[in-house]
Amino acid sequence: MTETLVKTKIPILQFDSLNVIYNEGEPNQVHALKDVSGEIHEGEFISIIGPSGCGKSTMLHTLDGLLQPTSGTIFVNGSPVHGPDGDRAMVFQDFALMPWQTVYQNVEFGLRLAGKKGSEIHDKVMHYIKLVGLDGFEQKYPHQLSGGMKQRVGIARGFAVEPKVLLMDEPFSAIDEQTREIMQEEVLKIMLHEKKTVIFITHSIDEAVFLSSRIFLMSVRPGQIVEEVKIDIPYPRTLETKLLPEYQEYKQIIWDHLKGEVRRQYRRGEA
Ligand SMILES: Nc1ncnc2c1ncn2[C@@H]1O[C@H](COP(=O)(O)OP(=O)(O)OP(=O)(O)O)[C@@H](O)[C@H]1O
Repeated sequence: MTETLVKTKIPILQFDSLNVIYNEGEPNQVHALKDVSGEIHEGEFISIIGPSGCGKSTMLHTLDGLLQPTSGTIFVNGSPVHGPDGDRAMVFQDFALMPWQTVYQNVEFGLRLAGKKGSEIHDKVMHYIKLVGLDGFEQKYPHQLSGGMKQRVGIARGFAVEPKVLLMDEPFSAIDEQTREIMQEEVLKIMLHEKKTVIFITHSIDEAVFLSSRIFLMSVRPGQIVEEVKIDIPYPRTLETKLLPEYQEYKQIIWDHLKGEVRRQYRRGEA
């Protein structure tokens, strides 16, 4: 593990016995998260992997503060929090762009909210637009962009506010394979150089092993973290990392877990 991943004493994010029950007490009640606890330290890259519908997005939204848990507590730097703040920013699966605003305005939005002004805003907006390969598209509107480009705007917007913790819900799912690999490397670069902490949902085992310092494996619903797998491969990682025997072993561990959980889902008639 590199120096940036050396653990500090107080976790940047800690969550204790989180439960999320949708429509509690109603016939359509769904127990989405059950007694989920964990600690995330500065500089970690955490991926969450689990079968479809197990509560991954619910967990991310809860950790961001967008969703209030039915019970349990979230701590940022040791203090309990009860809603969103500037320390955590979310990159959504469905982009969540404002269609009436240009690429530039979408990326600048969070910075204005944070009270930033003038050239500081401009420099940051342009830096992150360039980083995701969208320079030249600043004045375009979302409807003029492909799905992959829209997703890159969403990623630039998340990065631009420079949060301590970036929460990403399948951020690369709409991006073509080539851009996806570039974005994976870019996210890792940012994480290592700027000591960012990332929590990341993906359905791709390969992506999770490539990016993560630790992977949370979730059970079928009600979602629980049933195992944490530390990926002990040093950063920076390159395409050659994928040729290491341990890389393949990690992939097999994750795959065996997922297969087991999906089988459980089938047996319960939910898949
Ligand atoms: N607002 C809501 N109201 C009621 N039920 C919900 C709500 N949001 C999610 N659910 C249910 O909670 C469970 C967990 O959903 P969630 O989206 O967190 O799972 P997920 O693991 O992210 O799914 P996927 O892998 O398909 O993206 C699912 O059964 C889902 O139908």
